Amino acid sequence: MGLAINDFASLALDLTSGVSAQDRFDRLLTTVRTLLDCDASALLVFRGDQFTPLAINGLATEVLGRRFVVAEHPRLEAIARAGDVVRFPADSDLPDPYDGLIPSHDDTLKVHACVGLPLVANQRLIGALTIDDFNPRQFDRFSDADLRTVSALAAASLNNALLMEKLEQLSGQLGVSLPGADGPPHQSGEIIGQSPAMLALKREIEVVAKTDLTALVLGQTGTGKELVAEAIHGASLRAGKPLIYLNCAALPESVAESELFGHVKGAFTGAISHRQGKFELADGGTLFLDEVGELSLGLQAKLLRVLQYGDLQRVGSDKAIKVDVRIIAATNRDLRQEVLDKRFRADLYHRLSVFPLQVPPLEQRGDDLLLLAGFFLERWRSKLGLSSLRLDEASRRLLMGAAWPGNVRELEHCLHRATVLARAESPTAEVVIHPRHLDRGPTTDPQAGVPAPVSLPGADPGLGFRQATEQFQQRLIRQTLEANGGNWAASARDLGLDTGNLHRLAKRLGMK
Ligand SMILES: Nc1ncnc2c1ncn2[C@@H]1O[C@H](COP(=O)(O)OP(=O)(O)OP(=O)(O)O)[C@@H](O)[C@H]1O
Repeated sequence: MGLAINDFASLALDLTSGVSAQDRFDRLLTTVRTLLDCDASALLVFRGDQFTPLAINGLATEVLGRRFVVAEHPRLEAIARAGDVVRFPADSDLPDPYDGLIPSHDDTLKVHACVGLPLVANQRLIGALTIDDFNPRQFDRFSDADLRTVSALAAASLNNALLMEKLEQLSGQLGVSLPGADGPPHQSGEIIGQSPAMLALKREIEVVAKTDLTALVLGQTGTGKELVAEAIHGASLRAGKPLIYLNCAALPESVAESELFGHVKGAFTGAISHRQGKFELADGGTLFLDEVGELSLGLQAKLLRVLQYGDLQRVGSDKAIKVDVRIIAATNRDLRQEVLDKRFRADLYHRLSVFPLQVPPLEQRGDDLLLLAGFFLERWRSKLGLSSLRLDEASRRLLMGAAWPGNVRELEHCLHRATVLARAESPTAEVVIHPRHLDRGPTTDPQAGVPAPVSLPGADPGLGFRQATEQFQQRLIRQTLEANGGNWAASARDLGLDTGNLHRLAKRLGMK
C-alpha cells in the first residue's frame, strides 16, 4: 500500500495554506509524518556547502541549530549527489546525522530506516527532506515514484519561500515593501534563534539595516551584541565596505584620540609617520563602537563633534577630513542612567540612540538555548573530527533549568568544557555529554543534576587508583591541548587551571 491521490492532495494543500513559510514547512512535516508514518523528518535548505534545518518533526530541538557541512556528513553528501530518492540500508555504515537525536526513543538506538529526498528546482539542489525510522522495513511499502512526488511538492514549497526571500531583499533595496512577503527565516550573520524575542530582533535588524541611521545595540554581556552589529552591517547597503571594530573599554586615554581620528607625523613623541584612525578606515562603511558607555567624557565630546559635522581632524593637524561613516554602538550599561549620573553626555546619547535594539538575555529565549547548543556542538564535532557529539536528555534539562548570567558566551564556554571532558572519557568517535560534564549548579529541575556514579572510564583495567587517575589526567590534558591546537594558555583556561600549574602538572605526569 503506497500513497493515494488524496494523500498528495493533502500535501499540496499544506503548501498553499498557513500564515508563514515556517508554518507551511511545519505543516508539511506533520503531514509527511502521518502519511509515511515515520519517527522523524526534517526539511533542510542547501546554501553554500551546507544543509541548514528549517523545520523538524520528531527530532531533538537542538537539530534546528546545527549546520551540516555536506562534506562532513556522508549521508547528506549522498543525497546531494544523487539527485533522486536515496534509501540507506539498515546496515549502512554511514553515520546518520540524527543518531541519538530522536528523543522519543531510547536515545542509544541507531536509526535503521533512512530515506533522503533531494529537493531540486530548475535543476539546482535547493534542499533535502529526510525521513527516519527505527523500523528497518518502514519505508519499503512506498515506491520511489511516491517518494519522488513528495519531494517535488516539498521542493515547490521551499522554492517558493526562497523566491519570496529574494523578492523581499530586492524590494528592500528599492525601498518598496511587499505585502505579506515571507521567506524562510533569514540567516542574518548566523544569528541562531527562533524564539519570538529573537524573531522580533531579527526583524528590527532587517529594518535598521536598510537605513543609514545610527543604531545602539543594548543588552547584557554575552548576549550577542557584536553579532547583531555584524548582521546590521552585512544586510546594509554598506555590506561590501569595511566594518571596523573598536572596543572603547580597551582604549587608554592617552592613545584613544589617535586610535579614533589618526595622527600626523610628529604629532607627539613616537608619531613617526602619518596614521589613519578607525573613522577614516571605516570611511564608506560602518564603525562599531563596542562598550561605548566606557568612553571618557573628553572623548565623548570629540566623538560628538564628528557625528555632528561629519568631519574630523587627525591629532596634530588642523585640516578637516570628511568621512562617511555609519555608527553602530553597543553597551551593556544602562546609558540613560549614566546620563542621569552625568557619566555620559545627554547630547551624545540622543545621537547614538536614534534606533535602539534590545538583545534579549538568554533566559528570555526559551528553546533557543538548545538551538545554540546544537550550533556549538556541531561546530566542535566537526573540528574534533567526531562522528557524533550530543547532549543526553538529562543534560538538556539541566541546561534549560540553569541560570546564565553570562548568556550565550557562558553557554558556549560551558559546552566547550563539557565537550573536552566528555571526550576525554570516551575512546570512540561518538561522544555524549552527561550532566557530570556540565559544571552547572542547582537547577529548577530536580532530576537534572543527579550526579553520575564516580568512575574513571577509559582507564585501563587493573590499574591502581593513583595510576588510573594519572592516566586520566594525561589523556584529558592531551586532548585539551589537541582541541586547542597546542595552545597551553587556552587549554589551561578550559580545564579551569592556572597556566603555570598546567605546565607543572604535565611535567609531573612525564608529558614534557
Ligand atoms: N544568537 C547567536 N547565535 C550564534 N552565536 C551567538 C549568538 N549570540 C551570541 N553568540 C556567540 O556568543 C559569543 C558572545 O557574543 P558577543 O561577543 O556578540 O556578545 P556581546 O553581547 O557583544 O558581549 P559583550 O557585552 O561581553 O561584549 C560569541 O562567540 C558569539 O558568536
